Amino acid sequence: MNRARNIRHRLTTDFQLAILSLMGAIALIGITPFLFVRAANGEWYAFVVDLLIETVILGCMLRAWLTGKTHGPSLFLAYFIGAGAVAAISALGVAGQYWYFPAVVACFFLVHRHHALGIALGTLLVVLALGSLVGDASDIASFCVTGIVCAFLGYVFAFRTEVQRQQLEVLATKDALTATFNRHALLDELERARRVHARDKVGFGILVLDLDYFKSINDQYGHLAGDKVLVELARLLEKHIRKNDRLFRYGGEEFVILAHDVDEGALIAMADKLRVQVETCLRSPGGAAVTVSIGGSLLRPDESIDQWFARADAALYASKGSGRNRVTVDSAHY
Ligand SMILES: Nc1nc2c(ncn2[C@@H]2O[C@H](COP(=O)(O)OP(=O)(O)OP(=O)(O)O)[C@@H](O)[C@H]2O)c(=O)[nH]1
Repeated sequence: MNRARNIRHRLTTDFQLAILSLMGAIALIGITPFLFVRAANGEWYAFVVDLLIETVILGCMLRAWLTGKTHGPSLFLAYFIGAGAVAAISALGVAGQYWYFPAVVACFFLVHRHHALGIALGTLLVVLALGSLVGDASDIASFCVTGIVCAFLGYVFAFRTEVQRQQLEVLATKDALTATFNRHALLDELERARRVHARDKVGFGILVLDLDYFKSINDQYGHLAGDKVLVELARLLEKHIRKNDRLFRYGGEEFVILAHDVDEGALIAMADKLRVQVETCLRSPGGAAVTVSIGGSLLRPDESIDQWFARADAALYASKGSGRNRVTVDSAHY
């Protein structure tokens, strides 16, 4: 049951693995019947070519599943498919020429568009140079033109898909108001920090920051003025954190900073510097100082990210409870 769920999870979260698996399924279903036909007809050269193609595709798929790495198998398979198209055209003539088009499409699914275009045009040049294309001059010219159009359309489609993927990634990880990373991105980064901490013993800390009496700014000056204060807070925090640290908007008027390579003293110093910056620089629309309460915690080796975050959250509430405009880092009060 768990294994089935794990397979489904890997297929839905790893696009490249899903493509390699699809190729494997197509090879199994699409090529196996031909093996029997070739064997029955005694077409041993075509039999060996088909068997080789099927074995390599299934091998690449298996390697990706077993190692969890898809880049190498995908690249290898794309070049192999290019070479396979050359072999099919040389061996089968017109029937082989039809395979050029799905081969081009498969390459754009498997590898970066530059690589795929190179393989598509390279394959075409090789079969032209070998004189493998069948037909009169007009047939060969038609094949070349349709092949180039197919490769060009594949390139444009891959480019559009890449741009859309990047836009979706921004939408999925950035907060629309402040353009800082959002809560979804935070969970990923905390998990990554925990892995790096376990492997390299690097110290990680989180600071949870919550504006004080922010509701009164909204009530007095309106929601849009409140939004402006949030954006100014985000810019101020971004300006004063180190390059390797990350700022996230957790929700509402609550922000989180993930600090990289810190101990307790450094985390406290960082939090208090930010507290002072906010108190000194951030103003409500009426000109009054806006302050922030901060809670922090350092990642412990044996805890989950929920436990780590809960300790910082409890520290934040201790800061709020002790009068606001305060820093509390887990057990250490400042
Ligand atoms: N302008 C604006 N306000 C927001 C946004 N998200 C949450 N809020 C407001 O933030 C306020 C949070 O109020 P409270 O939780 O009472 O916190 P507070 O007034 O800062 O009080 P303390 O945290 O206890 O100091 C509420 O008025 C929310 O409506 C947002 O995106 N924009």
